Amino acid sequence: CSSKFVLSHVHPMWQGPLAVPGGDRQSPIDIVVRKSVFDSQLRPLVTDYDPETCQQIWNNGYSFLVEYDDTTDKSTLKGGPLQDKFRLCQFHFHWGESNAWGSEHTVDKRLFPAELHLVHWNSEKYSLFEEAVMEDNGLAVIGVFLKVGKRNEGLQKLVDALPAIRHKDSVIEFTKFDPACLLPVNTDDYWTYHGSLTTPPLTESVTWIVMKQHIEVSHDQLAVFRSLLFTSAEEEVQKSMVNNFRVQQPLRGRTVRSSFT
Ligand SMILES: NS(=O)(=O)c1ccco1
Ligand SMILES: [Zn+2]
Repeated sequence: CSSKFVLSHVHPMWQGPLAVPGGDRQSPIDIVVRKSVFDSQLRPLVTDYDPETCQQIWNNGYSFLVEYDDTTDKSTLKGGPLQDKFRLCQFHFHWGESNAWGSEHTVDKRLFPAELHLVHWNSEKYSLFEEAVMEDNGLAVIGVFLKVGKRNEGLQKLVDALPAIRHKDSVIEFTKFDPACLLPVNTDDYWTYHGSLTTPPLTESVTWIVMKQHIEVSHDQLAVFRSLLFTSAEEEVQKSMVNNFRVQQPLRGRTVRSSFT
């Protein structure tokens, strides 16, 4: 997928109150559990990912992205809060320099060491990711919290590829990876709200689906994430890729719905 254009500039200086369209549905947010509203209309998520559509993994100078061929409806997401079918474009993570923080969303202010984002776009209404990214029902992003614990066998293939993309703009072929292996056992319990991308262009086009159940990864696997660099091979000073998360944004009266009581 062409998520390249998305991260125009890398420096996290954009974290500030960048002038974004409207600016009243920005992400990430703190999910206040007791203020979320149970909605019985929310259905189970239906993911149908084809590992054959996995194409490459690259360091975009802010995170690492695993990109999928999204020219056909082969890896899709539907159900949940969604009315349409969405195509998987890429997945990536956000993490901290320590296990004490790193996630973008929080639950009752609780931080997790990292957060996985699976980025999909509405292929029923739009023909390209670039188009969908500008529309208010254009994108659906699944957020999964990571906790430090058991080694995650599904993640290891990805971890083993990271040293080859240590520097910004490095890319290698990466195939036959099924992102379903990174989803928690229970995908029926989630929170959902209308928000934005958490990196430029920060457009307010995202239906967020944040899983209640986390996945576990080992301390050593997370340490490999931190061995990546923000900087390209040419740059003199190398900066380790850590704390690549956006600060929490005002809720602005939005309601977070839950699929569970
Ligand atoms: N972090 S995220 O999933 O909101 C995203 C995807 C593309 C740009 O920002
Ligand atoms: Zn993200």
